[in-house]
Amino acid sequence: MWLLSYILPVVRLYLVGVKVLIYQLFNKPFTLPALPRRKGRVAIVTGGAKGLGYETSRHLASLGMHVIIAGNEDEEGLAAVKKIHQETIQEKVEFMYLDLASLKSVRQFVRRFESRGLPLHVLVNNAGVMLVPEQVTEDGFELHFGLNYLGHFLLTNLLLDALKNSGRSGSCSRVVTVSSATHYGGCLSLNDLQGRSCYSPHGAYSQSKLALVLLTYHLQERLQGQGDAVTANAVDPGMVDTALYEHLCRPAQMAKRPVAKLLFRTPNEGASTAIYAAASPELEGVGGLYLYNGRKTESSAVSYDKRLQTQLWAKSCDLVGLQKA
Ligand SMILES: NC(=O)c1ccc[n+]([C@@H]2O[C@H](COP(=O)([O-])OP(=O)(O)OC[C@H]3O[C@@H](n4cnc5c(N)ncnc54)[C@H](O)[C@@H]3O)[C@@H](O)[C@H]2O)c1
Repeated sequence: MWLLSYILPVVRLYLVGVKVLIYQLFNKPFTLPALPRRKGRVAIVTGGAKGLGYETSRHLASLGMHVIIAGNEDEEGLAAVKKIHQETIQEKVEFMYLDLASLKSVRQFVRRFESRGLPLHVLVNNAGVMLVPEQVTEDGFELHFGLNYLGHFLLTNLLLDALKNSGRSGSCSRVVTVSSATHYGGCLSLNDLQGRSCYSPHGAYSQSKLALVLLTYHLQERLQGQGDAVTANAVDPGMVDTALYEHLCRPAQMAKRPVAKLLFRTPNEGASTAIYAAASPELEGVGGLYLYNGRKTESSAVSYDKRLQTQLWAKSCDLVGLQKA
């Protein structure tokens, strides 16, 4: 029984991976249309120092946005800022420390951001880890769940007022959350969000990415219900050659290298859907979508379960100590 609970998520994750690779073999990557200048707009990109986040930050900066790279590695963050400065000649790119595996750090980050008195037009929830060995966050949450999902849940909630105050009808603020095709193989058990009954890194990663889609849909419904000028969309970058795969086991690493060369997207290609969701005029006022390769796509059936969305939201509020209202 234990073996089955461990192996099933592995099989599901690899099957999803194969499906994505077949799609990528036969379909061209999404080409970003020319986007309008966005001078005066402010964006926060979590994990914006490398991989998809870096490409997203660079592109938003090239549109004239003030980009704040939020990450947990100072040196890498400052190097990314320097590189973007050189490439885009955009002065308004900066790094701010944020460790999503610490709720205290998330709260400190938001306080520091608020003390600046800046508006906030775009929040890209991009940072993430995949298939890390079993470990917990500072607050005792399973790492995939705590960092990929719960850290972003708290961050988004604490930044909502800034997003609402900066959005206008015809120029909504945007929350863009980076999920993954692995969410299709994800299961979410509200009674065992930490995977304590049987831990599987594959199951934990897929669950965290499913939780982000559930969060996006519920958030969009709440924002729409309150008439706020903020939209929320989830994006799926496809399979992209980044450091995210560093925790694959050795045989999988060896198999991945040649496959990645042939079939994976580049970080620039992979980031295009997130950039599109963050800045495209076509998506003005449009929320509640799962976007893949630049297009609206059906997410998994369970992600549309409104009861589950509401229950997860309530449970997440409890876990991070937020009021449920
Ligand atoms: N690469 C892919 O094939 C792929 C596929 C689907 C989804 N994604 C998602 O895309 C997002 C970006 O991943 P990537 O491929 O660029 O990987 P990456 O490893 O290159 O980047 C991950 C980023 O997250 C940051 N990060 C990690 N732990 C953090 C913490 N505790 N606090 C703050 N930031 C932290 C890292 O510093 C890094 O900047 C992730 O959410 C990932 O799940 C990637």
